[in-house]
Parts: sequence; C-alpha cells; structure tokens
Amino acid sequence: MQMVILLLNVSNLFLIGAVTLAWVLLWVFKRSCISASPCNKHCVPPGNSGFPLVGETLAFVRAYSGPYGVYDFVRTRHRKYGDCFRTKIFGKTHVFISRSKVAKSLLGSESLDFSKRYIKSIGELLGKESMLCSSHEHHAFLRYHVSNLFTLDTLASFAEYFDELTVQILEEWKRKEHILVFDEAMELTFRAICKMIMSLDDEEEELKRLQHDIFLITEAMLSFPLRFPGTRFYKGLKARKRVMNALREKISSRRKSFENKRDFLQFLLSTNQSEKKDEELLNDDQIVDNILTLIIAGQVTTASAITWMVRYLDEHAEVQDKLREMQLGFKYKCSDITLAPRTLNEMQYASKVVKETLRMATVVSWFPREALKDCQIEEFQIKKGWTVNVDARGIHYDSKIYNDPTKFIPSRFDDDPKPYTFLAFGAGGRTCLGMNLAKIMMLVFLHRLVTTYRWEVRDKDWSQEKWAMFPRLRNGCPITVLAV
Ligand code: HEM
Repeated sequence: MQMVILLLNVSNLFLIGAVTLAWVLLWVFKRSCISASPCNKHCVPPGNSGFPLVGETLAFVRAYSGPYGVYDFVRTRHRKYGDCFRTKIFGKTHVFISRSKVAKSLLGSESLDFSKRYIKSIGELLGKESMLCSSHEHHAFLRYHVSNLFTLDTLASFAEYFDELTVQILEEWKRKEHILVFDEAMELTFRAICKMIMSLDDEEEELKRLQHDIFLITEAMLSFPLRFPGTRFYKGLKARKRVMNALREKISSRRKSFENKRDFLQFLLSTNQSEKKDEELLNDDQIVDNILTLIIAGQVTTASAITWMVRYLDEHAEVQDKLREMQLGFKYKCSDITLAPRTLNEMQYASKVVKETLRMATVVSWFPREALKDCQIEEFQIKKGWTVNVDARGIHYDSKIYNDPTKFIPSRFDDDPKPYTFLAFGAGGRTCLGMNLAKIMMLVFLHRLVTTYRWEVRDKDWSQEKWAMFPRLRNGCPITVLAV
C-alpha cells in the first residue's frame, strides 16, 4: 500500500513538474514570438515588458546613472528590435519609434489621438499654467501669447546684448587658469535669458538668488516626489514658491512704477492693459508660470549644446581651423565692435557647425506623446494610455538618413535636411519656441570663441552626467585657452 502511495506521489510530482515546464516553455515561446518575429499586420511593437510590475524600470534607471546616459537604454533595444520597440517603465508601456514618417504624422499636425505627455511632478514644479504641460486647447492659447514675444526686433536686440555679455565673459577667461565650459555657459545663458525676459542684469544679488532657486527646481525634476523636508523634491517646491513670489513682486512694482522697459515682461503687462477682453489675455498665474518655463527650457538645453560644440571642435581640429579662418574674415573679430545681428545670417559655415552639433548632441533625445485612444501607427497597434516616444536621436543617427552618422561633418548640411529628419528643436505645433534664440546664442558664442582663443580640453572623458534631464558631459568640459 505504502509503495502505491509513494508511486502516486512521485507521478504527481512528475505531473506538476511537467505542467510547470510546459507553462514556462509556452511563456518563453510567446515572449520570443512577440519580441522577435516579423510583424505581419497590426501587431504590437516588438519588445520586452520585463518583470511583472517593475517592467524594465531597473534597466532604465541603471542607464540614467551610467556613463553612456539614459539613451543607452533606448540604443540597446533599438539594436535588438529595430526602429520601433515596446517596453514598460514605471508601470507604463512606452513605445520608441525612430521613423521620420512617424515623426511627421505624430508631431506635424499634433494629432488629436495623442497628447503631449509629461511627468506629474515636473508639472507641479513648472506650474499648471506652464505651456510645457498644458492640454491641447489651453496650450494653443498660451503658445500664441508667448510666441508673440519672439519678434525679429527682440531677437536682434537680444543678439547684441548676448554678444556684449559673451565678450565680457570670454575676457575674464584670460585671468582663469581652468575653465569649465558647462558652468560658464550656464551663467551666460541664464543671464541672457533673464535680461531678455525681465531686464535683470545689474541686480547681482537678485540674479544669484534666482539662479540658485532655478537650479534647485531643475534638480528636483528627476527626483522621487517625496514631500518631506530635506528631499530634493521638497527643496524644489520651496524654491518654486520663492521664484513665484519674486516674479509676482516684480509684476507689482512694474505696475506701480510706470517704467517702460523693453523686455518680455513689459510686453505682457502692456497687452494686459490694452482693450482686449480678460479671457483673451494672460493672467498673472499664466505669466509667472511661463516665465519660469522659458528660463528652465532655455538655460540648460543651450548650455549643454554649447558645451558639446566646444568638445566636438576640440576633437576635430580641421573643422576648427577652417571655421576660425572663415570667422576671422568677418569684421567683427575685434571685441570692441558689437556684432550686427544681420551678420549672423552670413556665417554659413558656423551655422552648419551649430546644426551638426545639435544633430550629434540631440539635447532632447525623444518626444513623448500619450495615446488617447486605441490606434495604429504604420504596421503597429497602439493601445490607449501607451506613451509613444518619437526617438529624435535614433533618426539623427540613422545611416539611411545621415552618412557616417557618428562622425562630426558640418558640410553634411550644405543641403537642407529632408523634412522631419532634423529634429533638434522638435517639429509641428510644439516646436521649440526658443529655437532662434538658441541658435543665436550658439552662433555668437562660437564666433567669439574661435576668434578669441584656441583651446585644449584637459579631460577627454566622454562620460555623461548621471541623472541629467538632458545629455551633457559629466566633467563639464574643462579647458585651458590660448589667445589667437
Ligand atoms: C539648444 C537649445 C534648445 C534645444 C535643443 C531645445 C529643444 C526643444 C525641443 C526638442 C522642444 C520640443 C519638445 C517636444 O515636442 O516634446 C522644445 C520645446 C520648447 N522649448 Fe526649447 N530647446 C532649446 C532652447 C530653448 C530656449 C533658449 C528656449 C526659451 C528661452 C526654449 C523654450 C522652449 C519652450 C517654451 C518649449 C515648449 C514649446 C511648446 O510646447 O509649445 N527652448 N525645445
């Protein structure tokens, strides 16, 4: 009898083992079918949803804190699955796609099936009226008002001011033994943007305080949203409160003083006093949230791009020499003559250097859009709630679009790139509002740098900063300079 029971137990064990094995094999088979088989019609994008609950979050976080930057997470999956793949991060399904046709259909007309996706905690730090985080309809209203600020006249006077500031900062380099390009560029872009928005230039103390608070807000953007004293997020929220108070005070003193400054703030306040109806104007909440948005969207992005430009040029002496020769041909090589804005249009080779830098650095690597309903993108099924990320970096490094994409070759821009293949500033209804401003800053800086100095990068490490919102060099690009 005992023998029979033992045999029964053994056969039960076998049965359980066999069923488990079959289940595991079936699971592995299903996953490999989803992951690797070519798609016939309307299938979900290939990819890996990772472990239950966590998905591939750990790999994503690891890439964020690794030397190759967070895009390494995308790059490795791109190689494995092709130009469209699916993953799961922080409990949400993400699709990354690097096809210019999709960039056109998704960004070009800002399809109503998708809305711009942003992280809630970032929305809280920027404010609910920030155009970066607003809904479709509200965004159109905010963008219309803010874009009115970027006229040709304001850009021209900005270029002149930026030139003077650059000359002043580069002059100080003569007395510095070690220069960190990223820090210098952060200072330069911050001062220039604050001057343009609210004429802050002489008020050293106020500028320093604001700069520190903006730094705390930016730091908090990628932190875990814990609201306890001492956490990064908490410090960011506190800093936001101080910035908001300072901006509101500025608005109130402008209203009282009848000063007539030539800046963005004055423009917004004077249209507020016009005959337009209240609902057609920006209210104070909208003004302050969007001033903060402009500073945050413009400072680190442009400073990172400038830093990459210095690094790429250090690596490509032949491009640097050719550029210097051409820039020395412009009569504004002397630092006591302010650069005339129209001269910038004549700096064609320098513009190509700027474009090539923006392509290679792709400071905003992808653009997230959330599907508002089940739909289809090319051969792929997309489910409501998924985030589709237009992978700009993937497009910029696609060898079918750009020959030798990993090489720094400014002359590749002798001809204009095809539509939706150059996405450094995005495209469509959400295209970067500060695009021309950023190009001016990069071009002026480049001109003054190559006509004033030769430089050597002291630490050639290409590692990227951990947990950075935008890819940038970890060492900040330390250089020593020699007058030309
Ligand atoms: C090299 C520097 C810069 C780069 C690479 C850059 C890149 C971008 C990109 C790719 C977008 C679109 C993101 C998307 O579609 O999801 C964007 C949006 C935006 N950028 Fe920039 N940007 C730069 C500088 C600036 C500057 C200097 C400002 C202003 C001072 C600025 C203000 C904005 C604003 C307000 C938006 C939101 C536009 C909207 O949603 O309608 N950016 N930027």
